[in-house]
Amino acid sequence: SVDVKGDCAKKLWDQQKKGVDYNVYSRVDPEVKNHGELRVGYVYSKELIDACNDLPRIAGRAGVVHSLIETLGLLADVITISPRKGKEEEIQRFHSTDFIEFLHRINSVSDEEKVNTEEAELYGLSYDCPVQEGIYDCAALVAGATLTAAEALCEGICDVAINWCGGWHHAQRSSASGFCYINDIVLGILKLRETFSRIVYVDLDLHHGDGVEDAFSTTPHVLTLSLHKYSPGFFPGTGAASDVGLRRGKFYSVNIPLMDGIRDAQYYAVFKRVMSSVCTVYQPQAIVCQCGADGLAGDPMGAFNLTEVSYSDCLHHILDLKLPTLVLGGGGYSYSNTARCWAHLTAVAVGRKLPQEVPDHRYYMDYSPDFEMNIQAGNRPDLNKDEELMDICSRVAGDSELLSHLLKNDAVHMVS
Ligand SMILES: O=C(CCc1ccccc1NC(=O)c1cccc(C(F)(F)F)c1)NO
Ligand SMILES: [Zn+2]
Repeated sequence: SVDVKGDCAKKLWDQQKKGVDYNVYSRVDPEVKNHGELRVGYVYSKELIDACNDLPRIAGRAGVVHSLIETLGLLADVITISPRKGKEEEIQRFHSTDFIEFLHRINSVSDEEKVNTEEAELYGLSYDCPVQEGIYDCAALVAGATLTAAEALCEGICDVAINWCGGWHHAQRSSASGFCYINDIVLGILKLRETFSRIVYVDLDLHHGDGVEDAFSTTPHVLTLSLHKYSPGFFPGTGAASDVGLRRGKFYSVNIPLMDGIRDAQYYAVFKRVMSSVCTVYQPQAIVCQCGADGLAGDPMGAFNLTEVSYSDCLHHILDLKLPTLVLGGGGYSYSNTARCWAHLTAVAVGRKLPQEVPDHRYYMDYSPDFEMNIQAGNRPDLNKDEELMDICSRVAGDSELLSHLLKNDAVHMVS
């Protein structure tokens, strides 16, 4: 296929209009909103994909995602960056020594029986987070990939850095949770904090980004914003609208609890309203966005009714801020829908238009019966009420007023 770059897009497009058709999978349509030629770093290696392919519960997903992105020709528009492994002392910047030591120990155990159970329970290893051979090695690779992406942003190598193998937002300082073992997001944000003083973390996953919020709940230097399903008994159970952060971090944790069935238009309207007021007041210097795809229609989680459209609109909105942006994966249990969504988000970042049809490739059959690149919104009943959502938004906007009051009086904290 023709190696299409932004600059020759116009010529190619004109030729295509004249009927000269190149064998390109995706047409570069100048009308597609292009973020002025953002430099997009894409962190991956065969080793990273192979390691993530062995993760419990999402076995094989990393390969499906990367293969679709590669087949669509998107690697021609990114700067591919090979990840390093996270070093132990880096991982200790967040996680406790005893927890890391425990992960090391179970890393080499082959059969679970040898692991003493109450210790495993203490560290969150249970059904949700099975003891898995090589789990430390894999989690350290994933953390290293997110650190590599964050470093690329700090060094100005790229404007956007993507790691679809990252985004493990539940891991706590001394325990695994929601089968997240090492919190690569917290480590990535700590790396960005070496360069930036005010960072906004956005969590689009179906589940509340509790591990990241907890890590930064008492500091104003990281503002966490999470939109998630919030209902009795639904994991992790935190993230109520009243959860606004603690002490010096009060009002710097923002939570938007949602009900089942929410659809693209409403979801993006809420996101845009909250993100706009937060960013106007807080004036972030960098953005981290966790794009967990388990909110998509057709996900086995069976909760929200989103498609790639609302995820793309949210990322467009974030990229329009023209700030260094770290883009990460997360949940997503329909592999084909997760791959469709993250391929669209990669295309948004590089300003490419994607074809209607999934191109033929190794995992083509996973996309049956439609073999289309778009995700169909389901028709699950939407339990969200417009007035309730607008009420939450105005309350957050109200808190933003409070936040602006704090910022004025708290100049010491917000030294740029
Ligand atoms: O997606 C998550 C974690 C979901 C989780 C939390 C706690 C305990 C178990 C899980 N994972 C699942 O429920 C799960 C994992 C893989 C596949 C599925 C499926 F049933 F939806 F397919 C469900 N966080 O963003
Ligand atoms: Zn999730």
